[in-house]
Amino acid sequence: MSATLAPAGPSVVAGLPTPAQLRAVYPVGPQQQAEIARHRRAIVDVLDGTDDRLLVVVGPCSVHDTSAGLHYARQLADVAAELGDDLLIVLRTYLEKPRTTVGWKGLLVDPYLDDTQDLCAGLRLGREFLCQAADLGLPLAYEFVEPMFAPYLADLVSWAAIGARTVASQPHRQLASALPMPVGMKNTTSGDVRAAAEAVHAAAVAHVYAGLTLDGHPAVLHSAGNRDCHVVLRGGPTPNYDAVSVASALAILWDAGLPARLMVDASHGNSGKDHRRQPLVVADLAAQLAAGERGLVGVMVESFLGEGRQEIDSTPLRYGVSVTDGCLGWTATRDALDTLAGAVRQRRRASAALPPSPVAGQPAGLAGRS
Ligand SMILES: O=C[C@H](O)[C@H](O)COP(=O)(O)O
Ligand SMILES: C=C(OP(=O)(O)O)C(=O)O
Repeated sequence: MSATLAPAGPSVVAGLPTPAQLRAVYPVGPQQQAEIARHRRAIVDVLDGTDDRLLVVVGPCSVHDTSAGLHYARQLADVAAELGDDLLIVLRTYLEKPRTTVGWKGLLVDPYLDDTQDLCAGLRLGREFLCQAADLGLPLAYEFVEPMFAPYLADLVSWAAIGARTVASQPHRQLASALPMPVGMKNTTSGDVRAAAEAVHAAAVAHVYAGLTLDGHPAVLHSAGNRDCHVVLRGGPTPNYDAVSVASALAILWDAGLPARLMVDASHGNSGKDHRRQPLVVADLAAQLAAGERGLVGVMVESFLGEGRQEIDSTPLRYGVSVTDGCLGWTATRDALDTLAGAVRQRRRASAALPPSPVAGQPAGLAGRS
């Protein structure tokens, strides 16, 4: 078999603006900065159990059309206000997609959905979208896939994910250790929860690593360590949302001296990528919450204006329908959020009837967080 040698390196197609240059074009004002800081603190309070609401990260699998994304965000902001006593709702604004092999890598990489892969335009469009979405008052969730993109966007994000395909990657764990917001670490696509727990551990401590400054210079960076990380159960070849799987994941965390708290993703491996199964997962989680489970601090739901998914090259594209994984439509999303809010109220009533117990996730190894 003859070997094909790779060329010496990539050819440079175009320069990128520096993070500082892009931030100057789409700035975050002092009022918005203060609001994002408040969102991050509120999420930490739910993770720590000092706020007994449920964190719900909900929204499209990916944003491919910023108008539809903002349309969805406006509707969700109304529901978030309505259910705000029980749910802390965070909007998924995912602009990068990790691929199992190949496929559309998200708006940041291919903003025109035509394989022209104009990253400069993607970064501009993406940051402008996050600024507009943040203006609507909701906290924003984002999966950091390419660590180099993080400084372009991180100031707008209130909750971050490290995905199933990157959770064991040292650069992603280092990035998480430097991020100024809580980070959810997904179990791997093979269903390995320990790798996610290890990522929580790795991100909690300080690291020294190579990266780019806001001015775009290669530099030695020091992270402080991020103690606001947690595991996200997203299933694998088989689901892991049921009470037994949740208890076993909490035991892994407890044994590792990590806060015994986690989020469950109703989509991906937990729905077998069939969006119609998400309500079944949500119903099971609601039952666990109603029964008093306090280690379950968050739920993720993939949802958009229209139900299901479509191929990215469909003509015409249906408005508000995912071009990546299938999503719940709006009505089913509203039902899922009402179900979770009702379950939180039941959990509150159940815990009011009991003597005080330790809050979710008093960490042995990470006690006394900031
Ligand atoms: O969340 C979206 C997808 O599950 C993820 O990007 C992987 O997709 P793929 O397996 O179709 O590449
Ligand atoms: C890619 C995602 O999830 P996972 O990493 O669990 O596949 C996602 O949430 O969009």
